[in-house]
Amino acid sequence: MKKVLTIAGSDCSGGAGIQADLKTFSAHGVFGMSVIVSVVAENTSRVIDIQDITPEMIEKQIDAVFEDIEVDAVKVGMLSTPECMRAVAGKLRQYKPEHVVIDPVMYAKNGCPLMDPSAVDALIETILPLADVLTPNIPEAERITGVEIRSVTDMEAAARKIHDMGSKTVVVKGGHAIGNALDVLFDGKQMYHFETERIATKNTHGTGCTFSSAIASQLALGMDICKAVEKAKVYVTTAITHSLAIGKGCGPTHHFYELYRHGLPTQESEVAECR
Ligand SMILES: Nc1ncnc2c1ncn2[C@@H]1O[C@H](COP(=O)(O)OP(=O)(O)OP(=O)(O)O)[C@@H](O)[C@H]1O
Ligand SMILES: Cc1ncc(COP(=O)(O)O)c(N)n1
Repeated sequence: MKKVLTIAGSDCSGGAGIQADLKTFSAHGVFGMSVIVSVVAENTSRVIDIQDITPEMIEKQIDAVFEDIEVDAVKVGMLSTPECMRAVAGKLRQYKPEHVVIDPVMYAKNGCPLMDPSAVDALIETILPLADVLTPNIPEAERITGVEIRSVTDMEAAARKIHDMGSKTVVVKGGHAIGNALDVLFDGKQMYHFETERIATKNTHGTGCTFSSAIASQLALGMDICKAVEKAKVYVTTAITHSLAIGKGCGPTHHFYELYRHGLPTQESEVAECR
């Protein structure tokens, strides 16, 4: 069985973070493991408080996994401070996992910050160059590049710029745009578009976590990056189509194993053909 590790924050309400990652791993039939970087007291409406785990404890968790188990892919999510980033980066450089997918989480869907704004420089210096796939949403891509994104051409320019900053492949996600849900992938050579109709729902808590974990799962299962992103896009679209009206705010995506297994996206995905 393929084994996939998430290094991220815990969302006690179950929709995002470690919890969404582990549900996504299970739906893909891979064995999920988790290193908790921050404990977040949050729900579908708000973030109440964040308690970071110490860098030493983050490192010990990563050691505990890697000294014992062969890891096929790693997904990195919320890293709230430069200290957390340096701890995770050091261990990724030490263990050199084959596939590293990084979701540079900065804010929750409800706008609450999950990363210290002063940590952007550390993110760029220590974390970005470790990504085989970096998956910023539009506001995150703007913060990383310092360039405003108003069009698909701007998304492509941001993807190129982030690639130049050291991430091997970049997917700028269009969940925050208007119109179709269009994601742009740049692998240093070619630009790909992955597009579906926008699903009219407010229940999109955890979409970014779901998407990046699905990419990591597909890489562990042997897909190349373009195919992994194509399949992850179908998975997240399905998970949003069947999202749940749980809680008072933005409800979570749904990870129903049978939906994935039998490939029942009710939305036809218009995903670009990969090589
Ligand atoms: N309403 C929607 N309909 C269809 N696809 C969507 C919708 N919202 C987001 N997506 C897709 O979900 C994936 C995640 O994108 P999004 O931009 O929402 O990530 P994110 O903002 O990082 O998520 P999170 O809020 O969990 O951090 C992308 O593939 C995006 O196109
Ligand atoms: C621990 C944690 N990690 C990531 C997110 C982002 O997901 P979303 O923006 O959908 O709330 C989150 N809310 N909580």
